[in-house]
Amino acid sequence: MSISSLHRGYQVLRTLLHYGLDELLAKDKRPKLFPLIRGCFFWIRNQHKDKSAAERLKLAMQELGPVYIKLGQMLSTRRDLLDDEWAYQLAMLQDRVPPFDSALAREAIETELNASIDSLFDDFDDVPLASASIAQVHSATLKSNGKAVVLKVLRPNVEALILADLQLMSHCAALLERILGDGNRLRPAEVIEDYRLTILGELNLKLEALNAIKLRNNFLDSDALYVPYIYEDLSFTRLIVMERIYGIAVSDLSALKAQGTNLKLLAERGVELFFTQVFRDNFFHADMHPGNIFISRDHPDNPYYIGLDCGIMGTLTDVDKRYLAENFLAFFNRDYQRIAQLHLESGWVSEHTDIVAFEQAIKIVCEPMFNKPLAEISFGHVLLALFRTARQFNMVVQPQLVLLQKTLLYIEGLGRQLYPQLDLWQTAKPFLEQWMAKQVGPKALFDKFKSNAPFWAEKLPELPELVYDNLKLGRKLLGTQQQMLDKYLKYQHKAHKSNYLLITSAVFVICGTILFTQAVTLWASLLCLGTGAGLWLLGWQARPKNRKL
Ligand SMILES: Nc1ncnc2c1ncn2[C@@H]1O[C@H](COP(=O)(O)OP(=O)(O)OP(=O)(O)O)[C@@H](O)[C@H]1O
Repeated sequence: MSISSLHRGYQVLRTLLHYGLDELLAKDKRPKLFPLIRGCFFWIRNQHKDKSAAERLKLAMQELGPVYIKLGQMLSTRRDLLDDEWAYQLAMLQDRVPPFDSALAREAIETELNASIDSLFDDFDDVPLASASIAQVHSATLKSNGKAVVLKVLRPNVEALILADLQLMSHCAALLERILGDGNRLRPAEVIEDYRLTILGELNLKLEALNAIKLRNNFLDSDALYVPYIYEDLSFTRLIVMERIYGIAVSDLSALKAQGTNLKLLAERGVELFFTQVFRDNFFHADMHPGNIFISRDHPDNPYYIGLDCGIMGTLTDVDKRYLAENFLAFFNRDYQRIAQLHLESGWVSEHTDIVAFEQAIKIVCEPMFNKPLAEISFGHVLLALFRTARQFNMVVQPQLVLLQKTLLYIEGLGRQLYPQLDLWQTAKPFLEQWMAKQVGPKALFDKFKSNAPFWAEKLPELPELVYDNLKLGRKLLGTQQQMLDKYLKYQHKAHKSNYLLITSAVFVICGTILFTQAVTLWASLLCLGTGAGLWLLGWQARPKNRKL
């Protein structure tokens, strides 16, 4: 561990003790060295006894800075791991970071562009539009076409800071995992690994640019989502240049109402958008926090979403998608046996799972959800309940499924906030049913054939040759088999001959011995014994030597 890691470790420990978070570790779980470590920090006392533990954790993370704030925000969405009070407190963490010096921003931008800002842009604003933990956003006008753009640039040295914090977090998580032992619900190592992948993805702005281009292309003709144009040749690992948008923040409900936005349509479009991204495109925006979603200002009667920050995108395998859709449909049909079977078939839970017990457990958590009207049942909560149950049956929930569940929960929450009467089931059901119909039945078969058509078209001219080659190969194989059979028969024949001679020799030897003991003529006895020995020698010589065919 480097000096800077040790120093950071000291800062983290001091902050945790200052907020009395050592009390969270149950007395019987504390490592042996704990009293010694605590004694070294005897002057640090819990100054926040009046606050709940969840609130103290939030304050500690806020104090520890951006990397911990982001971790807290991510944790707040893991309702499968945290109780409501903890999730609620962590969700309140604000990623408000003071901007960094614009001279540094200019320097970083020019290094990436390998050109001066003034040669490419007019009106570069030194006061950032926004400043977050990882990047800072400045506005400007592109000289070449006069269009308003924004430049998103990574904070200087942010990678090193994040890597150092991640290293420390991994050590702590491993230690905590050992202390808590098997069967703990928090799974610190898994959470940190999940976080590591997420945050490292956000550090590569080129990847974010490519994701944004793909999402934009998927929704080019859409009434529901707009993704700003990316200037790909001006985008690099530490810089993105993109079209500037002027939407209303989705959390600004009063501004949306003031312009007369059709909130019902907007809420429904949100749910539709999610299902389109997951099931049609298999590419969904998985970082849907309010700072990344804006609403159009023009045509408030026909509003659309504007999506920013495509750093974290999710994809699912075809199998996962299929089982997901079937799970939802089975849930709304209250077919818990089918849900259990689906988990087994998809390999989400082991084939050795006690299916009856699993079905019962699913029923216990799902059935109470039907106490409220169908319209109010949240798909995100259904998934959450299923994952929680499946975890008890050792299902390791794949990170992409957790991303999906989190996004779904967020989208539904947003929809409800915009339009509290939103009927989730009516909005999502037709979509799922249509998708399922496309997956099974004759049309699906035809579609599959159609999608494989280019492959067959390519292979068709080679078909006669392929058939000929296969027949030739078949004959060759048959020939080889015939040779093996011949060898086997020869071997059997030799083995029989040898056995026959050995048995006959034994008969002669036995007869010779009997004649000798019965005092019959010596010559007869010796003849018998001699013939037996001769036959035995012949049999021994004739035995097959090589047992391999
Ligand atoms: N194309 C744009 N047009 C106008 N404003 C933008 C644009 N892109 C980003 N912004 C502003 O900058 C803010 C931060 O952008 P973005 O979310 O991409 O940065 P970030 O560093 O990834 O932040 P976080 O990690 O907190 O999501 C947005 O909330 C928005 O206010």
